[in-house]
Amino acid sequence: MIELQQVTKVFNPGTPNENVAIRNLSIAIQPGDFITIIGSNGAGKSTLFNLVGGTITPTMGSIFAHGRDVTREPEYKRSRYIGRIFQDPLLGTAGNMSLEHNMMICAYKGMKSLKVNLNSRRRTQFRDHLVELRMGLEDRLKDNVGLLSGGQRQALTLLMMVLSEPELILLDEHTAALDPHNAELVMELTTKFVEKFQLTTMMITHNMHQALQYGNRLIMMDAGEIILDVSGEEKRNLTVPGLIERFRKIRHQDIDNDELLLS
Ligand SMILES: Nc1ncnc2c1ncn2[C@@H]1O[C@H](COP(=O)(O)OP(=O)(O)OP(=O)(O)O)[C@@H](O)[C@H]1O
Repeated sequence: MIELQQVTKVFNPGTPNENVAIRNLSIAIQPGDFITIIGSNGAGKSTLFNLVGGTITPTMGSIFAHGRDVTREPEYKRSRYIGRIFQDPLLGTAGNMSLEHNMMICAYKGMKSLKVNLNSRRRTQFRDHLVELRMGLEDRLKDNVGLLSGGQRQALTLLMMVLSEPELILLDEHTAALDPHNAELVMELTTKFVEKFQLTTMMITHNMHQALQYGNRLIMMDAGEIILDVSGEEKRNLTVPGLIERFRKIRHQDIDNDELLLS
């Protein structure tokens, strides 16, 4: 379980550009949770991921992983148990390396050992895994990843992350840069892997329908705070107009974000 206790993040403290991006935020992420996260531009969603993933450290407050204080643990150590996918499909894989060499890197990570050889048994394993993507990539092991489409590349990133057996995956609008068809394919794969491997997941989206459709828990952020945290039955019964109304009641104002409202 990952837990944030009263975490605050202030950028440029003590300067005219001081910005409280996360404000006294507490959350316990339970094993098996699939949390969708929505909120207007600048609400603090990516900053929350940066704190959980160890990219930045809190100004105040603490972060725990299974009761261990990891507040100051650097990103490279946290990446052993936390996976992250970004909006940009180019970020998760090395474009100038072949599919099989990209997959070797994640094999090292998952096996936590340096004794991994690229032999025919391993190639067969890679092919078997790639078949699950249903994109024909199992026949392209020697192709450079830079030749793949954005959707294929994001699907490969997802597969590689899953194979490295993370305890928590952070999906930072990972379908937003794809065309609708590929976005749907990658979302299908995401839910398939989340269910198959019982992955604890946090997913940022600007699409309210997506936030309601997926996961067992929904968080709405605003001005660095979690203003709504619903799960189970309560989440299942929520609708987009219901979400907008909940925001209005909590903040006494309308949502001021076209992307959220039009999605
Ligand atoms: N490295 C940084 N230095 C200074 N300010 C930052 C930094 N990172 C984020 N911020 C500020 O923190 C606030 C929260 O930003 P964040 O990127 O977390 O929002 P977000 O909810 O992910 O927004 P979006 O939906 O637009 O991506 C914003 O005001 C942003 O300008």
